[in-house]
Amino acid sequence: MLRRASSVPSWPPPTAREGETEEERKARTREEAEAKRVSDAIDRQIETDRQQKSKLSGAKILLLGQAESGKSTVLKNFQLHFAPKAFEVEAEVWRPVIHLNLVRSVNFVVNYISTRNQGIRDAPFGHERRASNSGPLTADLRKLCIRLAPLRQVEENLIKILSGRLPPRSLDDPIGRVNQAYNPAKAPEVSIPSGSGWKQALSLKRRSEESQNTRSTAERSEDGQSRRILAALGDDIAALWRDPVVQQTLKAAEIALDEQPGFFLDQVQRITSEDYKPRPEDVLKARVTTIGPEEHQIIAENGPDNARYWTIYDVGGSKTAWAQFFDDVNIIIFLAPMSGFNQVLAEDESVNRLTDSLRLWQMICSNKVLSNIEFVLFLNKLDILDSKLKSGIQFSSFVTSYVNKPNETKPVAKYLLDVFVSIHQQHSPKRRKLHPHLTCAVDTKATASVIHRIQDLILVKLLSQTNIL
Ligand SMILES: Nc1nc2c(ncn2[C@@H]2O[C@H](COP(=O)(O)OP(=O)(O)OP(=O)(O)O)[C@@H](O)[C@H]2O)c(=O)[nH]1
Ligand SMILES: [Mg+2]
Repeated sequence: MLRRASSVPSWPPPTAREGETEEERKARTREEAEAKRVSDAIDRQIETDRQQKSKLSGAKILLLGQAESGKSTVLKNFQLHFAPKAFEVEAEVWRPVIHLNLVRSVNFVVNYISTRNQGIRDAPFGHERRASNSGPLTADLRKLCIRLAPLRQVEENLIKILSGRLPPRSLDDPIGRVNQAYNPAKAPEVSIPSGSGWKQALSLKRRSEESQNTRSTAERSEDGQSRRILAALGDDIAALWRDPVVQQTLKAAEIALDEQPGFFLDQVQRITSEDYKPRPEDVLKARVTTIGPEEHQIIAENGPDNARYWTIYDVGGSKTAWAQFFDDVNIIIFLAPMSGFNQVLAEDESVNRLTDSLRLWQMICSNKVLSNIEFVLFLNKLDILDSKLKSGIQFSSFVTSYVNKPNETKPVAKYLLDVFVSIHQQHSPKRRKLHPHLTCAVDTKATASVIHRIQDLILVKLLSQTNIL
């Protein structure tokens, strides 16, 4: 949405000035004509935006759920489902994020194994974990770590490309979080303000650079240099990840990087190749924290006219910004990651993630303003729940009410479903339908069939709202 910038010259322009020379008058006239041209262009754009917005009054969906529950991933699924061509075009914009996710993982591992003899903080549920006593690094591993050192600079370059500036040193700044000391038991997180802001900025910049060929040599060389370094270090990164000492050290410390957001270490060769083009599944897995509410509009490339316009609000994990969207949506999709049963919140380590999800769910269900809105519940991260249970983690150790039942995915998921459904029944101000799904949001195929059902549901709602049904 375009807004008038304060730097745009005012219109109408001031009247003729006394004592003005002919030269000055001509220059002023030229400036005034330019000011009018800019002003008219802005007016036209504002009007186009307004018309576009009023056209986009189709389906409105609000995505809710705790941080890292998968809201933005579901949004990407909607974009891929309804506008696959636009999604493919935009995929390139995700490349630096995917590279940053990868590089952060590598730097995390290098840092961790280099300092692994220190005690580890951040142990969940009060158990202090210790690094393994697998002895000093082997000579090969030490050499590998030295060769991978340039990735520190690559990390900084990528952050600079994504944020348009160097990573700040302040921890209060959202970007600053990427610069914090590595937390030895936590995911290497990428945090760049405003999920759509950076994307728009980057794709607009790319488009204007393509049309005007104005990209600065410094930036081009920074981007090219990062890609070259990554391509040159692809084998070393793969070797680091394969190294038995690395695997053993992480396992002993119960750090499962492959279950954490933005994990790409299993795809190193493809992702580090110089001509790498992100696939849809890479984009789905790419992790950027959403900061603040975002409004995304999707125009379906195919399908019926009455289901062309979709507005999706992705609010980020911060609960304070949610209420402003409550009275303006057709449906709420609430996401609860089932894999959170043995995790704690990043912002408060005394709170279990599943407990937090249940609390949020109860809060949303009991909200009177939402009493006429139907909910779609995504019990998400089914795949991670499955791999955790298969690795031997006992669900009943964390959820003590789960007694005498098998430690298997199906019964555990069913148990969680029952708990969420019963909270909905007990706390809704009046009876309403709930549409629950067990989901894996990074599985585009499975999610597409869920989106189909949501589409049907919303169509019925929209038609009934316009009294056609
Ligand atoms: N394996 C797996 N990963 C998932 C699933 N859903 C989401 N993810 C990943 O989990 C991470 C977090 O997902 P996001 O969609 O960014 O979470 P969010 O709710 O938008 O988080 P905030 O923006 O911080 O509120 C991303 O790296 C996703 O790729 C899932 O079902 N399975
Ligand atoms: Mg998000």
